[in-house]
Amino acid sequence: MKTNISLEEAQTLLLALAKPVKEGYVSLFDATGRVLSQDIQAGQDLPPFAKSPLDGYALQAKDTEKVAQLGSVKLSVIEEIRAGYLPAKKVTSGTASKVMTGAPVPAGADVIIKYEAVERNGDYITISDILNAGSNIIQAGEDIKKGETVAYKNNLLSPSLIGLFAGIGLSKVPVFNKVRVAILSTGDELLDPAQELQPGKIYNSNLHSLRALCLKLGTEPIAFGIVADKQAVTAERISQALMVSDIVITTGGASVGDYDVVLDALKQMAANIIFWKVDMKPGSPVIAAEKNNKLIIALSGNPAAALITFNLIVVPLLKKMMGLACQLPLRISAVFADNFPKQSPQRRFLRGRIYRQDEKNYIKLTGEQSNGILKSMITCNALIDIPANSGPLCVGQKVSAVLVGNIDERTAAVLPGL
Ligand SMILES: Nc1nc2c(c(=O)[nH]1)N[C@H]1C(S)=C(S)[C@@H](COP(=O)(O)OP(=O)(O)OC[C@H]3O[C@@H](n4cnc5c(N)ncnc54)[C@H](O)[C@@H]3O)O[C@H]1N2
Ligand code: MOO
Repeated sequence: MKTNISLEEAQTLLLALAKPVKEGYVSLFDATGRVLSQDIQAGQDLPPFAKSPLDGYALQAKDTEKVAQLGSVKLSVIEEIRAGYLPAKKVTSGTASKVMTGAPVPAGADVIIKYEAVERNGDYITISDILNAGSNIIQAGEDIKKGETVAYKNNLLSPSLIGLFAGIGLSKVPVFNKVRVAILSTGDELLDPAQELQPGKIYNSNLHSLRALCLKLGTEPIAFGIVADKQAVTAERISQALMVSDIVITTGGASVGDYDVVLDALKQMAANIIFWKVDMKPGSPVIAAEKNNKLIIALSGNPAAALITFNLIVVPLLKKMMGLACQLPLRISAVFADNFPKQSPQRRFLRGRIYRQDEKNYIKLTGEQSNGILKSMITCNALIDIPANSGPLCVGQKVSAVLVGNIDERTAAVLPGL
């Protein structure tokens, strides 16, 4: 078992072990946020036929050449074509068909002129412009050609991609299954928020914050309840969780205390312990283990430490299991717009908020930084990575941060205390 390894080594070790989950098909209605498990080729052109981009008249461009000598030409209107209906007649020299936006271009016509550019009198139109063949026609396959690869395995299904699939008539999409994440909270002190608070007890916040993160990521969290600080019971619950999930996450009991039983419970289960403790603060007591080709990650019970290590260690793993190609969080450099007076003998992640001002990235601390403080996670969108053996940080210093949320130009102005 490795111990006190760097965050990067922990990420690399686990990403090498994590495998994408099995594949299936979902309807477009359920595809948002899922990940493609195969490349997709278009089975048809988009649009499937040449169509009009305008409400106007379809005609032959060569008929308008006479405008040069005559000043205008007169054409007879032979039919009206609406979107969704086929033309009945062929456009020949001297004729035009009225077309609505989205209507198929009738055979024989090679140009469309908009209503506003013609004069209509009874069954005739008068045109005073010389038109070029091919203009104002949306050709079949202009957007997508039949056989073209429109999306690739490991692509996240975005709203626009889902719309495009609908456009080419794809109603079922090959995707990786949802990753089932069992979340187990260890600790004799824990109660569910629906229970009445008892002396010496606290509410289980980790289950709810981690479950919410799993949902946001597009995985399927399974709330596996609270387990007492007893080795045998913990081992049994983890084993049960493994049977119904793809990965098990526990919080609490991962450190060196007399009732921190998770490491021993994993040993009792004969799980292969990959590492214990990552060289960072907060969240150092992380245990990673493997059993039956499934990973078990035990995080610190401290609410902020659990969230930070979940973001830095578990989220990349889940992304790999979901089938996503990019797993590690984005790093960004910013100007520190705050003061942090403490020394950092150990590598430290500070909760901050990156914001944009005058086309530069700035970052401020989001509040109190101790490992149990959850409040400063609420507005945190980036974790400032302070190397080991750093001194105090002051305003204007350049820092590197790991993005865990979105950057907003207006954040500094709208968040109280920032
Ligand atoms: N002698 C030492 N003691 C501790 C060390 C150390 O190195 N030597 N490390 C400290 C650090 S750092 C951390 S972090 C904690 C981590 O301990 P555990 O992972 O065993 O977590 P617990 O002790 O079970 O819980 C820590 C803290 O968080 C509360 N908690 C636990 N679960 C939840 C939950 N689901 N929801 C809300 N809050 C929870 C728990 O009551 C404790 O207050 O160890 C230090 N000790
Ligand atoms: O691992 Mo603890 O949360 O570092 O402080």
